[in-house]
Amino acid sequence: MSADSRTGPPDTAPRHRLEVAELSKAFGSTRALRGVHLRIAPGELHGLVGQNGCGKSTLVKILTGVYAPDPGASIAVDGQRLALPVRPMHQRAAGVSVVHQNSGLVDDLTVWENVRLGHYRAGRLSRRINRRDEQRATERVLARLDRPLEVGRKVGQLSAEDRAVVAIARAVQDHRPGGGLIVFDESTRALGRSARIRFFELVRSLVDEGTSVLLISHQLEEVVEATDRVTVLRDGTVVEAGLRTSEVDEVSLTRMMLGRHLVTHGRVGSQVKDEVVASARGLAAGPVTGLDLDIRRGEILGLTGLIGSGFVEAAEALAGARPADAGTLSVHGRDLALDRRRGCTEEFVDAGVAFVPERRLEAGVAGELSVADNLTLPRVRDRGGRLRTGSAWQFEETAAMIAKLDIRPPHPQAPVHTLSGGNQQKVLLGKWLAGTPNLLVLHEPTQAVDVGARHDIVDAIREAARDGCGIVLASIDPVDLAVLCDRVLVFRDGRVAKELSGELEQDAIVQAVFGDDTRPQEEGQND
Ligand SMILES: Nc1ncnc2c1ncn2[C@@H]1O[C@H](COP(=O)(O)OP(=O)(O)OP(=O)(O)O)[C@@H](O)[C@H]1O
Repeated sequence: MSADSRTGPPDTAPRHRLEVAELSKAFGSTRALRGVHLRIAPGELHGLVGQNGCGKSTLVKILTGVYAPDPGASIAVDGQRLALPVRPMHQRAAGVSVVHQNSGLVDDLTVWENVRLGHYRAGRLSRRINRRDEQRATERVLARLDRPLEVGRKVGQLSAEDRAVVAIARAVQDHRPGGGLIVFDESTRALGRSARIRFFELVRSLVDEGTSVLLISHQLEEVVEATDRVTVLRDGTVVEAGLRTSEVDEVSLTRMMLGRHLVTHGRVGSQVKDEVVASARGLAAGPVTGLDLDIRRGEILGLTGLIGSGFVEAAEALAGARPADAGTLSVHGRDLALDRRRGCTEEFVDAGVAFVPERRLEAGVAGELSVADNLTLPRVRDRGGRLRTGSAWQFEETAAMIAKLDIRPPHPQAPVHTLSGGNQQKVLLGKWLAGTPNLLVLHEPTQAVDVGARHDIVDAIREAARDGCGIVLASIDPVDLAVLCDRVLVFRDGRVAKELSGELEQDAIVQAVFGDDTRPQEEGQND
């Protein structure tokens, strides 16, 4: 590290890989962080948990120099203070790297291009990048991780697990073995069960060498299982610092995060009515062919399977979000074409079909618009005046949904892009729930939300079913499926391989997806 990247005298014997003190950050009247202290030892896997909007991503963005902290903060790595705001070159020199929520990879580039992006070494005379050298550098870092990959493959073709390996390779390439700190900011959320197990094996091997890891996650189970210590944030302040994880469990962590005890959800009695609200015939999309489905009013129908089995494609086609190859959908007596040539999104909206996608930022919310505009957008055409859209109904709907889903901060006029990831997810869900659609298709609705928000979302989905909505829930999360669904269809190779109904148990769902009667998982498959 260059001398100018540090200020103040170095400590004699640094005990902490990372030491953050008095870290505060305000955005206007929102105080995202208030006097935060965080200490991480060398070779420690440290968890950071807290409700949506409590300041976790803001802390990471200060570590990487995206935001300047308020005056008075200090950040030291291996006992050496970093000049603030952090400059990316100093962050890298100190061995701090971040794997973001979406892993920050470019699908159209190859493995080696993704790993080396921003690290290319140009020839001294020619100033050209030597492709072979860059590929070798990538192979070396993958070999260090003991995860050889074909470096010439496009990242968009890789499984979620292999993408995670590429993101980790990119993060650790500057670290000397055993040094540095990697921050994983909600990076495990798209990983299935076995990919997650292998991800943690890899992380543990890095930590055993001496590298430190900060794991930010809403999956309290993995935090309790994988980390050595955990720090809990609430409303921008540290409420518990560096607790030994062996001394906590999910229930106590939840209480620390929320400041209250959460009564866990059990199943509720079925609310399924006789009337079929939506029926699909001959649906073909991606690997799915010839799928027939009936969904009743009040029914919550789960679709699950390994990624690539077709359950995501089926859900997206049912919602009109993906043009199918063939098929029709009849919703509350209205016939819609699902295929590419004839389908039209407006017809789906008119028929009362709503979709909450997994990739909410790309496909779900309008970031520049306010919370109120986003929440009420689907109903503006019918309820808005000719010259004015804003009115009492918008105000009432927005206030009700902010309260129902505990959207934070509770400001109707805040642009949605200033909300934390989990709160954006709530806005997207609230936008469709407020209108009581005939058919509501949800893809991973509780992904990236905290344990309290998950509770609110489960309640809101049940309420929509009680109001007569037919719901399709596409998910790899056995907890959501077991708690919410009346029926679960398990997909394999584009077909429904199993139907589960009645008292649904998480283990039975996992077993049906991965179990003995499932063919062995193929190399590179994204589970
Ligand atoms: N650029 C910004 N402008 C205004 N407010 C912001 C901005 N970025 C974050 N905030 C606010 O700061 C607070 C902390 O947000 P942050 O994204 O750090 O939360 P988080 O703990 O990472 O949440 P999540 O778990 O949902 O990702 C929130 O109230 C958020 O609305």
